[in-house]
Order: sequence, then C-alpha cells, then structure tokens
Amino acid sequence: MTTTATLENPPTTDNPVFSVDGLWKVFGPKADRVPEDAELSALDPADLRARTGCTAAVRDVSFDVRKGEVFVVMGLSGSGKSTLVRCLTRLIEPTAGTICIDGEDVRAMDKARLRELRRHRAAMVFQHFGLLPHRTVLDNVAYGLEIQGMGKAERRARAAEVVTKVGLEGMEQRKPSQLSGGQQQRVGLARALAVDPQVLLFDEPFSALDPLIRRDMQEEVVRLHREEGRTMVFITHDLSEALKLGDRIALMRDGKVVQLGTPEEIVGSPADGYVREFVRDVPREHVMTVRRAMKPGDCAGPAHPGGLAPDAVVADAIKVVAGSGRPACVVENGRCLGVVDHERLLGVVAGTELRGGAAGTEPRKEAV
Ligand SMILES: Nc1ncnc2c1ncn2[C@@H]1O[C@H](COP(=O)(O)OP(=O)(O)OP(=O)(O)O)[C@@H](O)[C@H]1O
Repeated sequence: MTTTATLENPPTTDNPVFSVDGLWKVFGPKADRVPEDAELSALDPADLRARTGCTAAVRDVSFDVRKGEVFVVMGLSGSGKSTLVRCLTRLIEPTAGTICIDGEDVRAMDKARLRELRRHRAAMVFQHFGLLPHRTVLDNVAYGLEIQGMGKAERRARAAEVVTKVGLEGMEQRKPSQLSGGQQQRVGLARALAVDPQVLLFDEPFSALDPLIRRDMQEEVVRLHREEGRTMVFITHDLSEALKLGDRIALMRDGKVVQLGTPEEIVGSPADGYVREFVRDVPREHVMTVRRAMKPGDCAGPAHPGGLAPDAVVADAIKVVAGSGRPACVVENGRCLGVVDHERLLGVVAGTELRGGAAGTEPRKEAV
C-alpha cells in the first residue's frame, strides 16, 4: 500500500516547507486564555467545554512538513484535521503557536502577503471542487492564473499543459456539468497545479467520489508526486488512503497528534492503544517492508537469491520466497543487508514480530 516509487527529488529533512510549533486553535469565548492556562489546557474536551464553552480543535501540535513529501493528516471526524490544515495558511486564525513557511512567519504576514501565500505558495484542493459552472474546463484551470494577472494567451497555454498532465486532454471546452465527479476533481487538481505552488493542500478531496474513481485519483496523486516531487499535505479520514499516499502520517485525536510517523511505523509500532486499535485490520504485509522483516547480516553467499530491495513490502517478498521455496536476500547497491525466510515473513503477517515491544524504528524482535 505504501508508495515505494523512487522520487527524482526525495523528501529532505533540511529546510522544511512548513514548520509548526505549539499550535493551538480554540473556538469559543475568550479562546486565548486556554493555551496560556496550564489547568485549562490540560482538561479533556468535554471538561473544557463544560468549564469554558470552548472547543480546542487543535491542541499544542508541532511538526515539520519536509520538502518533497506527502504529509497526511488523518483522524476520525471532528479530530481537528481541517482546522489544522486551514491554520497553515490562516484560512482559520490560530489561537497560539508558530507557523513558518520556508522560514517565514505566517502569523506575521499582512493581508497582501497572505493572499500571495494562498495563491502562489500553498494552493488548496477542496472536496467540493469550487468550479465555476459557466466556464470551460480550460478557463476553470486558468482561473488561478487569471487572478495572478497572467495574460490570456499565456495562461491558456499553461492551463492546456496542466489539463493534459491530469488526463483531461480533449475535454478543454466542456463545462463542469458535462464531466463526471472524478473528472471534475481532476479539474480542481489541475487548477491548483496550474499556479505551480510550492505545496498542495488537499482537504479530503476524494471522499465524495465512488471507490473506483477514488482509486484512480489516488493513483493520479501518487503519479504526480513521483514525477514532480511536489510537497503535499493531504487530509483524510480513510486509513487505507493515508497508508497509500503518505510518506508520513500525523494521526489526530481530539485535536492532538497522537502519532507522527511513516505508514510502517504507525502500523508496526503503534504509539498507544488508540493507534493500535486504529490500525488493527490493516493487512500488514502491504505496509511493512523487508528492511524491517529481515534477519540483518550478509548472507555470505555469492549470488544473493531473491534480490529484494529494502523498501519492498512483505507481500512482494512472500511471492519471491514462495516461488523459489527458499529464503531471499535483501540487497542494496549490490550489498546483502539481510535475509528473509518464510518464518520471518509470516511473523509480520501475524503481527507476532511485535512481541517483546518493538518501538519506533528500532530493529524488531525475533518472530516466535
Ligand atoms: N467554527 C467553529 N466553531 C466551533 N467549533 C468548531 C468550528 N469549526 C470546527 N469546530 C470544532 O472543532 C473540532 C474539529 O473540527 P474539524 O472540522 O477540524 O475536524 P475534522 O477532523 O476535519 O472533521 P471532519 O473529518 O468531520 O471534517 C470539532 O469538534 C468541531 O466541532
């Protein structure tokens, strides 16, 4: 389920695109006092509401979005996902904390700078695509460029390029009502892409689509990400979507980030009982990699049978091991990093490799 595709520009840890620290968004009367007051800020949501009439939609959240990654914000309805992502460009005003984009303080931006941020640097793709009904596909896609003041010929040429990129070639002159839901969503995506933003912010963009079209669109995002290495922040309440798209996932509950990690870390080393329950039914073999499943160490043989890449998922390794009837090597740059056999692979499927309490990305314990 994970995106193991090789990126031309893999995510980097230096110079995050967004850097968020101690972020709070409290709705309700005298919201400002909540983050400042140790007693109030420690209350659970129901008690806080009873005491103050306030809802803390985002509670003391800190994270970086790295350049080139797909950063997924996941959680159940009401956990604070939309509020958090809207705070990034101040579509919702944060109550406390800091937000920087490329080192620039978003909370200190004036109106003009904010407009520039939303138009050029961090474009949002909404669930309801916000298409203009009387305009053609091409003009809808060109709309963001028009707002930026780009001339007609230039913006139409640019829009035509992006329309092709999202697979809508030949539909340029249609109106939105003449498109399917998935095609409309592609127009919304193309419109955001046309302005060539540094970051794309997706707010549950595919939740209204039927499952097959949804899968198509997910693959489209994976493809765009692979080809362009564009930084994306993606909200979803759908775990399989999060696991499929995310390089890293922030799992939210009651306004807090309860775990931030790769799909493999979240599924393989849940931070607490809530996360464990959340990921209980995930087919682990589609998420866990052989790097984690292998017995580390060179096989000492000359041939390295199997030749699995370290990021191959266990499901693929099972096919290799079952096909050959013998253990397979995990190989990187011609070097054997370790070996997986059927026992290790089954241990991952069964979840028994967690026994002994593996945590974070530490080497896992022996399968039993
Ligand atoms: N304008 C508002 N005024 C008061 N409370 C709000 C407001 N907007 C959101 N909330 C509350 O903040 C909490 C988080 O809402 P938010 O919409 O961010 O959650 P979400 O995880 O995006 O949910 P969903 O998946 O249903 O969209 C909820 O309890 C919600 O009721």
